[in-house]
Amino acid sequence: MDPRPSLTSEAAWLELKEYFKSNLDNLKLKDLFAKDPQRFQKFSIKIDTPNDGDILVDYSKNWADDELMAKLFRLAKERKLESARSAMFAGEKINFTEDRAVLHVALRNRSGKPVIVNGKNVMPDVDAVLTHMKEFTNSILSGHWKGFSGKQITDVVNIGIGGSDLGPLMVTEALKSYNKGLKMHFVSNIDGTHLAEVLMKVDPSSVLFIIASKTFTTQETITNATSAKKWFLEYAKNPAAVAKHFVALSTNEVKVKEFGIDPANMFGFWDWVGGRYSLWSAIGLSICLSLGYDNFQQLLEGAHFMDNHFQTAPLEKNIPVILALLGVWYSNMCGAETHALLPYDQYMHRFAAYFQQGDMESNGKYVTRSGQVVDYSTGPIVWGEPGTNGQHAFYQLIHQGTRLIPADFIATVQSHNPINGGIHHNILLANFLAQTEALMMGKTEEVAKLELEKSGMDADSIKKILPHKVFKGNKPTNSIVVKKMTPFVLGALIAMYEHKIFTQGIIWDINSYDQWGVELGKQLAKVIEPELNDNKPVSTHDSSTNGLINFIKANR
Ligand SMILES: O=P(O)(O)OC[C@H]1O[C@@](O)(CO)[C@@H](O)[C@@H]1O
Repeated sequence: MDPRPSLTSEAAWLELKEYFKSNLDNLKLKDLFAKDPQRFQKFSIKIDTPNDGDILVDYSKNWADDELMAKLFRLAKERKLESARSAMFAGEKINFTEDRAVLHVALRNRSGKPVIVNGKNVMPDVDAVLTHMKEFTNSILSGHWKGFSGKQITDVVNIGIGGSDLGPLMVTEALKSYNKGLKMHFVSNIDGTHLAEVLMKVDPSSVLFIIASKTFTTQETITNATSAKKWFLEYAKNPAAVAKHFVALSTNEVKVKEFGIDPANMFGFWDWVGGRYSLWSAIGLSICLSLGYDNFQQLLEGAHFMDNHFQTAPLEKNIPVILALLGVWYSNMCGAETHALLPYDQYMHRFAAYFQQGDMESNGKYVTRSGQVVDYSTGPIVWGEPGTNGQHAFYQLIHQGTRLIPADFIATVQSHNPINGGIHHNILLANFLAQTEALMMGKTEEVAKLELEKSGMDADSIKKILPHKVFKGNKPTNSIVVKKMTPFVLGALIAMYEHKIFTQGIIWDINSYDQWGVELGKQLAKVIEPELNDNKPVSTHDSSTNGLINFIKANR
């Protein structure tokens, strides 16, 4: 992609800065709604899916008017977003520090069109892996695949970390209603507790271990996999039994073989699939085993549906682009440091965690594509918990704290568990709706005072408590509502955020697809690890690290 001028020298950026200074007071949410009864209609987008209902994105509760949106769209154009988008979909090596294309979109490409990488159409390979995943999944779910003692598989343990764990875990949890019967377990942490707790729950004769690692060199994963294999062989005894209970998901066949997994039990993928964008690839095998292949295919279809929307919708009606630009507005002009993802759906309890890696490992960068240190903020801190739990944990800060916290509220019209006549879902939705209204409207001193007087509180007590009962309001939120969290819809939502992250990376002119920042800690851990093998005091580090190491040594 051609080099860009510094973001802060762009005309649209300067206009936005000026607009912030001179117009922010005119962007009070209550005033914006009072001025335009059609505001919801103008600042929301509804896209209709083929079989899964509408996806509604209501961005009307944002500090934005037509003029601001026009400036944001101008910024996107000045940053050449559309040509950058074409470059990604065309397989250009936009991940230039690793000389790789970025083609997670190819993994869910249902168009029948070729995708060329290094002069070769990759789709036949993509389809071959999908066929292998389908056949394997059907063999396991049908009971045809037997373990070393002749039992069928009852439990699956996915051993992986980061993108080799978070996506499969989040999706299998979010779509638990579609589970076909296998018990799913996920081990990621090197902390022995993680593997030990799972091994207590599974039977070596009916467990399948999936070793998920793009590089097949990640220390946590290989250590966990080695310990799992050791545990397994204590029961199975015969090394030939490994072939029935271990499969590998990786780009690295040499390392897979070295570990002792038959390449016939390997599901491959490619270096143009980023770890945090890999759930659509062989890394999604645990998703297939949990939901069945047809539902995994629906997940791919949903993502492809959103890919088409992102590629074809005009910027002004493009959901990922709008979410991205509003995020730039809050991060770069309004001073927001974080972005909250608040799904009102207990099954989505790992959704924010997934996008902690997805967003923060992509856009947590401080050097531009041309190697300059940025003079503006880049990726936000992404966080969140399901509603209504968050309301009893951190909403105090969102409502009455001192920080600007843009938040995406996500809800489904229909629950997978409409228990007790649907009363639970009604209460959940009422809270979902009330929270964004409350964040926008706040509560004035007059209203709070009236309420306190009506409660019979005496004047002195009211005087004391009144300031604490006022809500400033004017807190911006997006509301995303879908008919039901189906595999298709979830796939579309994940892709929506992937393209939001892409768009912000282009605006900030950073490489969203490498992750050199994770290397230094690993490097230094390799130095310290052997120092922990004896009790001799160390003095080779700073006094804090020496002190900590020696305390640990002295207290073993
Ligand atoms: O899939 P693998 O190669 O084992 O990498 C696991 C994770 O480790 C990283 O931190 C990179 O080292 C993430 O980017 C990645 O998803």
